[in-house]
Amino acid sequence: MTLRRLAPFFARMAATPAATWAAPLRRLAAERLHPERHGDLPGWLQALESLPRIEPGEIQLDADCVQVERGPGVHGSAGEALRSGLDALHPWRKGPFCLHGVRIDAEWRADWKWARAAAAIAQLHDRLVLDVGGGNGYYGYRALGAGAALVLGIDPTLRFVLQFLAVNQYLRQDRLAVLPAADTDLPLLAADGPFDTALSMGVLYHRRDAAAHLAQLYRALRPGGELVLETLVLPHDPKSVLRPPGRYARMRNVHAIPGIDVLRGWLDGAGFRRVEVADVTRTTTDEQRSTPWMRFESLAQCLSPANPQRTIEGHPAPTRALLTAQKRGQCGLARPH
Ligand SMILES: Nc1ncnc2c1ncn2[C@@H]1O[C@H](C[S@+](CC[C@H]([NH3+])C(=O)[O-])CC(=O)[O-])[C@@H](O)[C@H]1O
Repeated sequence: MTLRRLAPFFARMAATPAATWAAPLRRLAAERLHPERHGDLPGWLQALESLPRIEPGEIQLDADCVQVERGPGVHGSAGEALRSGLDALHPWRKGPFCLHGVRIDAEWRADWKWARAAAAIAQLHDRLVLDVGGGNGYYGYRALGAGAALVLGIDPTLRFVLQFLAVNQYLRQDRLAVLPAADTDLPLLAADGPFDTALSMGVLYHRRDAAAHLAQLYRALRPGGELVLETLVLPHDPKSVLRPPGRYARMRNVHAIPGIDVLRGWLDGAGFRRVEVADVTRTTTDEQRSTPWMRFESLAQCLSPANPQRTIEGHPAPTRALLTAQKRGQCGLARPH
């Protein structure tokens, strides 16, 4: 049932240079979306199936709130079913989405990150894009809105895959999927991969082996393809690396936060060239916060009450850098002016 929703995407993918990836990813999706795979999966699948069928409306993927609306709006029991079905997939980390009158105001203003990225990255028109750790697909929709030909999102967190399937019931894109896979599940390629652009945003610090993550991304790209890397950095200490001994901003799985020079060195070491730092932004409690769609604690509760420049553990508060880099070989991609 669930896999049927992904069939149009796999058909599209089969007609791209990433065709050979389709069969292994389809098998993986079938395995991982099996209801016995995860204790919460049957409930999430039920929430997905409970979503009301609503006639297609006008879709806007290039808006900050990725949206679909029907003229008169959706009211009454369908509106209620929509809201409660989506709420059953709480917490919503990335958004906003505006679906038939329901605004999913997610924990993160992902539109802000997208605006920073879009200003820096090469034109996406007709590009084949890989979004590693793509969450519920918010950036994938924005990439389609910017003209991408097809976006393969992967994320090992099943709840986010289910969120994608839910929003896509209304946004109806068959050139985007978020599949249940990690970076380490990508085919180990002997030769160059097919992707023009690879996004890795908010993932590198979660990886124990940063070099292996960058090597995977390098392999997935075609010669001359572009990496868009967004990760936590040390803002005032370009040549150091923080390896938090315990938690970082209450997160258990933050392995390394490099200074900018160190990060550049990692990218050089992976073979990338033309490494550029496009943006460095301190994460604010306006960008990442609790909302009715993410009712747990958020950034404000992870900062030191005495000094918000520090995390609750005393580390530098989260600052994120966005870098672009190019795989060697052939010409690059056109950049915005
Ligand atoms: N090995 C892995 N391979 C792929 N994904 C992974 C892995 N491990 C964790 N993830 C996934 O990486 C994402 C990290 S969030 C960034 C989301 C989006 N990109 C963003 O830029 O907002 C962090 C943040 O909130 O910034 C989660 O969806 C994990 O499931």
